[in-house]
Amino acid sequence: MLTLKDLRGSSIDAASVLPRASQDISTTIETVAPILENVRLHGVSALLDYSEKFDGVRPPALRVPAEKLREAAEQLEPEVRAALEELILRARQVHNAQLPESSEVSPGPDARVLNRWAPIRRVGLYVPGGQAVYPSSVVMNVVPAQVAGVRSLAIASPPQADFGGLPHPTILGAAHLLGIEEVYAVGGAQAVAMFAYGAKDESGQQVCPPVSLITGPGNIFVATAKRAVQGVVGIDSEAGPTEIMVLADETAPAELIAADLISQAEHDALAAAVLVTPSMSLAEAVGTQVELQARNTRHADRVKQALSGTQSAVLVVDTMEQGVEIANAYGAEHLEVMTGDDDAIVEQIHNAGAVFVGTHTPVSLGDYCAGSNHVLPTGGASAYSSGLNVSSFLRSQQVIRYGREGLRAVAGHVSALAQAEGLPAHGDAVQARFR
Ligand SMILES: NC(=O)c1ccc[n+]([C@@H]2O[C@H](COP(=O)([O-])OP(=O)(O)OC[C@H]3O[C@@H](n4cnc5c(N)ncnc54)[C@H](O)[C@@H]3O)[C@@H](O)[C@H]2O)c1
Ligand SMILES: N[C@H](CO)Cc1c[nH]c[nH+]1
Ligand SMILES: [Zn+2]
Repeated sequence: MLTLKDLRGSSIDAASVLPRASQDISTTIETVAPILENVRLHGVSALLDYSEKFDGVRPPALRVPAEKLREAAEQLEPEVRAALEELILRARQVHNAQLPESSEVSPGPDARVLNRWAPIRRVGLYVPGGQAVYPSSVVMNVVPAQVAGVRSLAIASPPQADFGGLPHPTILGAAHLLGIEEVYAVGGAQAVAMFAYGAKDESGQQVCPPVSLITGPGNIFVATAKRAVQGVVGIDSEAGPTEIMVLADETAPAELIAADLISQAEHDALAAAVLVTPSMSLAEAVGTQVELQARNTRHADRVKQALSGTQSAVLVVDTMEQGVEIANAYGAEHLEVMTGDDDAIVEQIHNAGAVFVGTHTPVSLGDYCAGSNHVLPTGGASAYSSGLNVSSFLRSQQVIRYGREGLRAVAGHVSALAQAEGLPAHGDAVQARFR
């Protein structure tokens, strides 16, 4: 099912070896653009229409009533509640350590520049709920936002036909555990549009005010919509269809690698699962294990589609150095390293959403309970963006305070640079203070 590509002896171009669905949005944007425009123009009625069309149910109301959140938390299965509580605890510990310090610098006498961090005022958090439901993504979105000090947090998640058009109850329960009161029953590109433009009902009442930043994972339609609304609002990164790359040598256990590849293929037919190894015997053993294990998975069809898609493969390379080169060129959302010398390999990795080291650190640990964040860049975006973290919800601002003597000390320099740039009024504005 996983194609084995023997790259030994060839010069390797990772991009052409592994095409990525989410890099080409030329098809999905045709679907998404009219959705964004309709929601911008028609607000709540368009949102409800799209839910009916794409999720097969018309929510009773766009905003979920507060008592539904409370009831859902009360009805959480005890073991699910305990797991969520543990995840929240660990995620808070890890994210608290990310808070940056403000600092004041005096670049000269009578001169002060304060570097301060300001939380974004209002954010929209997307929680997927199409092919699977993601209460863990509620925690991954909310915890860093709360640690950053964001005051206004809204969640959107697709309405579920089986639950009367509300988002899945575990999502509502997780939101309540975290103290979130604003949850909307809407998914896909339409939810992204609602956050970007806000949504009014037919009487002109604002049901969802617009946000300044949209974060959270989602399928190709969500990722395309996030890319399209950038500029109207900020986004975290494109956290689209899941990717796992495993970089392993002959010391690694084939059975566990196969389990990890299948675990991420389970998300989406567009998920990418890749093994890179210099060991042909490991490559073959993983191929056999994948065949065996994939038969017994609950979502066998989706897994099979993901693993046999062009985005997934087993790549056999000449050396581990070449493997590292491919891993960096690809910049996987998740990179697992299982080799005889993991620390040395990890040192050489510079592009990856997150790195999972050793045989006891599977991606699914990070998905749920490592304390790290599972909202991670896909489609090669790890080369320039980060997984969701506290700074995703902060802006760096400088507050500048110079006194008369501080300004006098640099007034001549300002005038000289202003003249050099052909902008003399800039210099005049400084000199005017000393006439
Ligand atoms: N990168 C990350 O950090 C990360 C984390 C978790 C999950 N994920 C990914 O999130 C995704 C979750 O996907 P999902 O589908 O389960 O839930 P989702 O909530 O992302 O998408 C469901 C929505 O997609 C829309 N949709 C479905 N088919 C459509 C169509 N043909 N046209 C227009 N809109 C359509 C519907 O509005 C539906 O509500 C997966 O791809 C998974 O791999 C990524
Ligand atoms: N693997 C996903 C990130 O791509 C996160 C997740 C949530 N639930 C299960 N897995
Ligand atoms: Zn996962």
